[in-house]
Amino acid sequence: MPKVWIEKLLEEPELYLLRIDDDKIRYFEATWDIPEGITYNAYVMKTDGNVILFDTWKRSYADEFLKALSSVVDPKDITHIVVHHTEPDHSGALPVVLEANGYRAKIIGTTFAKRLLNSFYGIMENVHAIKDGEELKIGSRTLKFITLPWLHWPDTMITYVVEDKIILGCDVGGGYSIPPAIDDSNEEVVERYLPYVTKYIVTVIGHYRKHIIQNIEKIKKLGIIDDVKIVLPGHGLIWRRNPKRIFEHYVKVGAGVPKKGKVLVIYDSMYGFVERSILIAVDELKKHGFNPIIYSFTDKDAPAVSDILGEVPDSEALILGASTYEANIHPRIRYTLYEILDKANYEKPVLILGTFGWAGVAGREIETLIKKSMFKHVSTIEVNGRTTPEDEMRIREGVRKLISLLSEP
Ligand SMILES: Cc1cc2nc3c(=O)[nH]c(=O)nc-3n(C[C@H](O)[C@H](O)[C@H](O)COP(=O)(O)O)c2cc1C
Repeated sequence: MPKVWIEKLLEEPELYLLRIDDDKIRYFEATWDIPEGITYNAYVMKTDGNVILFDTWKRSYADEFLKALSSVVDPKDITHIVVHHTEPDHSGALPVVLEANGYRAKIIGTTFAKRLLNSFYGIMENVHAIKDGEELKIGSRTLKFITLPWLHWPDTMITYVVEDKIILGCDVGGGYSIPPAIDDSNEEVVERYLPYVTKYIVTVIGHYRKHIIQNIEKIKKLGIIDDVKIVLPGHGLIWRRNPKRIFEHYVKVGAGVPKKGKVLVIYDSMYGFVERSILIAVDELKKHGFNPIIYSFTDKDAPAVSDILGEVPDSEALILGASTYEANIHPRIRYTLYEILDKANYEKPVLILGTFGWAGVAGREIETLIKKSMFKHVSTIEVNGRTTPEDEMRIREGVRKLISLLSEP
């Protein structure tokens, strides 16, 4: 049974975290391998006789949610439900909560959320669609709602509790995995968690990457990031030791700030021919002090594409190796590349190493796709079967050309 956390975060206003650790999930959005799991976080705030619920959990945990919720408040007493984002990992338990509440609570969300609540659950009554920047005084607290479209859906908004400088972000500020703590007070926990935040950002929000920077800039201009004391996301750790850090991390991933010397090497190799070219490239990289991070698809290994995507933002450059397979790119690299171009399309140099038997296609096809993307094409080196000494020279030269575009490690 997934672990449930019910934690009192503040005395005034009375504020609770309701978190469930989903260690049963394997594929987030039925796509992204997350053996590390994920948490769903909801929050309850009591202020002068009003009770505000911020988001819920996934529908499969609706019973557990109602039980956790009932331990801090009688659901009938909930006066307001804020829906930051209607994706069902946060809104799935809403129908059950509304039933227990007797449909008394006012539901607050964006105009888009209002539309989706109707499509997903047939919820139409008592829904207030906020305007961007609208403030609502509930009890002694002022809730300011700020729309952040496409971070992650068009319906997305955050709440800023003006008096206490709290941001309730839902997907904004979230990450994968099940941290062994509720907040960022332990640096080791944070260090272990941040790569899962990167993986989450790329796989979940990467398609809308430009909106990450734009939207964070928007709330920065409102002065909210400079002032914030606590960030309460819908997944993962709460930020209250260093609340700005999670936004700095989001901006870093959005901008693709590289780690010096990191080169991401991805290849398939059915019988070892591509691998020979790759090993030469890796040797040349290491000779120049670079740090290759290698993911290979072979007859023994098939890494998770979600993990590969999480490695792209802080890489300085990429090397892609692929064999020609039925006059196309090998299927594993074809899919991986498709997802990289969709979710992690950054202005980084790419060297392509293709291998073929009778008519090379993989290298050429990858080159066409790379040239249409934001990545910078460096060279395509095609090898026919075994890697000859001449091929080796071309590969080493290609790597040196790639390196010449990067800063010294
Ligand atoms: C199932 C299969 C399909 C292939 N299709 C092509 C092809 O369409 N054109 C081609 O030139 N070579 C083709 N090849 C040959 C490989 O591209 C070539 O042997 C390459 O060097 C394999 O490298 P690898 O063993 O590292 O995967 C195919 C090989 C296999 C096993």
